[in-house]
Amino acid sequence: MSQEITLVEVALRDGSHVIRHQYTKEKVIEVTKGLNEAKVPYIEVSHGDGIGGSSIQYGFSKDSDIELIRAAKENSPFSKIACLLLPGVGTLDDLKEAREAGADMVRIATHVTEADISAEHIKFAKNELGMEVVGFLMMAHMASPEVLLEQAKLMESYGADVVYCTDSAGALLPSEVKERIELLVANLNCKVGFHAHNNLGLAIGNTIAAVEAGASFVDGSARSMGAGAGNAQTEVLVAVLDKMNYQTGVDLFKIMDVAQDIIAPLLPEPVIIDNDSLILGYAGVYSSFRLFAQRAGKKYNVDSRSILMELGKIGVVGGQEDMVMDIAAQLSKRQE
Ligand SMILES: CC[C@H](O)CC(=O)C(=O)O
Ligand SMILES: [Mn+2]
Repeated sequence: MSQEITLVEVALRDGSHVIRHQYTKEKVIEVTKGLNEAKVPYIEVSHGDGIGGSSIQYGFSKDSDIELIRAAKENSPFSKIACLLLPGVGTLDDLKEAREAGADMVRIATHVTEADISAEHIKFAKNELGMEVVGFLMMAHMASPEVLLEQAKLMESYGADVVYCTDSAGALLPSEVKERIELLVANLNCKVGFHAHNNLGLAIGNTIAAVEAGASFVDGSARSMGAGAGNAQTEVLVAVLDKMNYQTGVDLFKIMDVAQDIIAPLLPEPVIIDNDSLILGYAGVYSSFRLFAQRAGKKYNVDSRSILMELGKIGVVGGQEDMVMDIAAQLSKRQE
C-alpha cells in the first residue's frame, strides 16, 4: 500500500509576503475555489507573518486576516482552512476570532529554540477551541537535530497534533533534513511535517528527503508563491510524489491550472532564485527579509547581498526586521 502525504498549500499565507500582504477577499475566494477543485486538503490563509501580523513592523494587510479566513471558509467545501500565529504577534483573542471565522487548524510558530512560548496558544487552540494544532519550529537550520527534537517534544507535550521542521531560510541540505526528520519521527508520537524554501534550489529535493525520512505533512506553494525563492512548488511536488507512488489526493492537472491561471497573474514578477534569494539560503537568513534588504539597500546605496550576509553572520531571527535598516546604515557608514 502506498503512503499518504498531507499537503498544506501556503500561497495564501507565505505568498502574502510576495505581494506585501495585499490579498483581497476576491482573490482569496478565487484561489480557494481552484484549490478546492484540485482537492488540496489544507489551505493556509493569513498575513505572511501570521494573524495579527498587519503592522508597521511587518507591513499592513489590505483585507484583515479574519475577513480573508471567513471568505476562504465560505468557499471551501472540501479543503480545511489553516492559519498561522506567532505568539506575541497574534493573541489568544485573534485566535478565537479566526476560529469563529472558520479556521479548522492553527500552526503556532516560534523560533526553533523558543517552543516554550507556544504552550499557552497550543493548549488554548486544542482544549478551548477544539482546533487541529501544529507546532511550527522556524529557522530549523539554527539548531542541532538534538535541540530541534527537544523543542519538538515540548510542542508535542502541549498537545500539538503535528510538529514541523521549518526551513525558513531555505538553508538546509538534503542530508540535514533527513537527519532532523528521522530523529523527530523516531522520538515523537505525533506526526511530523516539513516546510521548505527554495533559496538554494533544494525545496523539492528537501521535501522528498523529508518524506522519505517519515514526514507525513508537507507544505507547498503553487507557482512557488512564497517568501525568498518561494516554497516547494505545489504542482511540481504533486507530480513528483505521484511518480514516487505517494498519495496526496491532489488532482495534478487542476493544481497546475490554479498555478498557471490564478496564481501566476498575481505575481509582481516570477518567483525565481535571484541573487538575493540565493544569499538568503547561503547565509541562513529568514526568507521574508529579502524585500526588506532590497529596500534598505536602495535607501543606503549598499549591495543587498552584503546586508543579508551580515544579517546571517549575526544570527538575526524573525521579528528583528528593524535590524535590516540598522545594518544597511552601518554598512553604508563603513563604505564611506
Ligand atoms: C512567520 C513568518 C514566516 O514567514 C513563517 C514561515 O513560513 C517560515 O518561517 O518559513
Ligand atoms: Mn515560509
